[in-house]
Amino acid sequence: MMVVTPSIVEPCPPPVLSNGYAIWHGAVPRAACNATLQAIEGAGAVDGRVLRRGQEQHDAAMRACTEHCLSPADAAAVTQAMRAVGAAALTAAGGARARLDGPLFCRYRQGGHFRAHRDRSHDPFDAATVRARRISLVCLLNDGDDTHGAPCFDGGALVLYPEFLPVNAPLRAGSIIAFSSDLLHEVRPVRLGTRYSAVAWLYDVLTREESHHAEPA
Ligand SMILES: O=C(O)CCC(=O)C(=O)O
Ligand SMILES: [Fe+2]
Repeated sequence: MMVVTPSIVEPCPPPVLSNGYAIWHGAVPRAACNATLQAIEGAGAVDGRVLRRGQEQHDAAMRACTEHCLSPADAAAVTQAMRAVGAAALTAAGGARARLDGPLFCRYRQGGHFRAHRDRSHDPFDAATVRARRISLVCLLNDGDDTHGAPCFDGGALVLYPEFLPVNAPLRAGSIIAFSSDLLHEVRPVRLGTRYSAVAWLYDVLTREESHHAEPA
């Protein structure tokens, strides 16, 4: 079995998720990004969905992209990098026990977007894992630069909305951003080309005692 060791170019994470987010550049090498987006192209696609009252729905006005299921081998490079970054982000955020949900691989073609939303749900109808999301992780797999042989795109910025000023996340191919799952964010429409990304979420795992106390009386 192929073992992929993620190279984290900035191994020392910021001590806190400043402004609610932190970015690790070069978390996935460009060659691995290219191989992953080729695997996305070769994998089956379903229209991106949004969760409403426990139901997954297709709503192209809200989210226009496709989701792709990769084999564990094809997903390995991104999965391992997300685990490593997720562990560092969790420590920085002061979290203790969490599990990783994902990654989910997404393709945004021209016009593709995901309107402003929060990844964590507070709706009791939604799955417990979505209500317990603590940290969102996004790995960008390509960018505006085609000199490395990858397809490039224009537009498609990931914009975060912390309390005051919106932030245009300065991501490059292979960057992983970690941010609070309660933070409002959006993917702006792709103007040209195709944007590839992977998303995953760290969700809180309650201890036996905590889940006992969380049970309704
Ligand atoms: O691809 C991205 O930059 C983020 C996508 C996103 O916000 C999501 O899938 O929840
Ligand atoms: Fe999101």
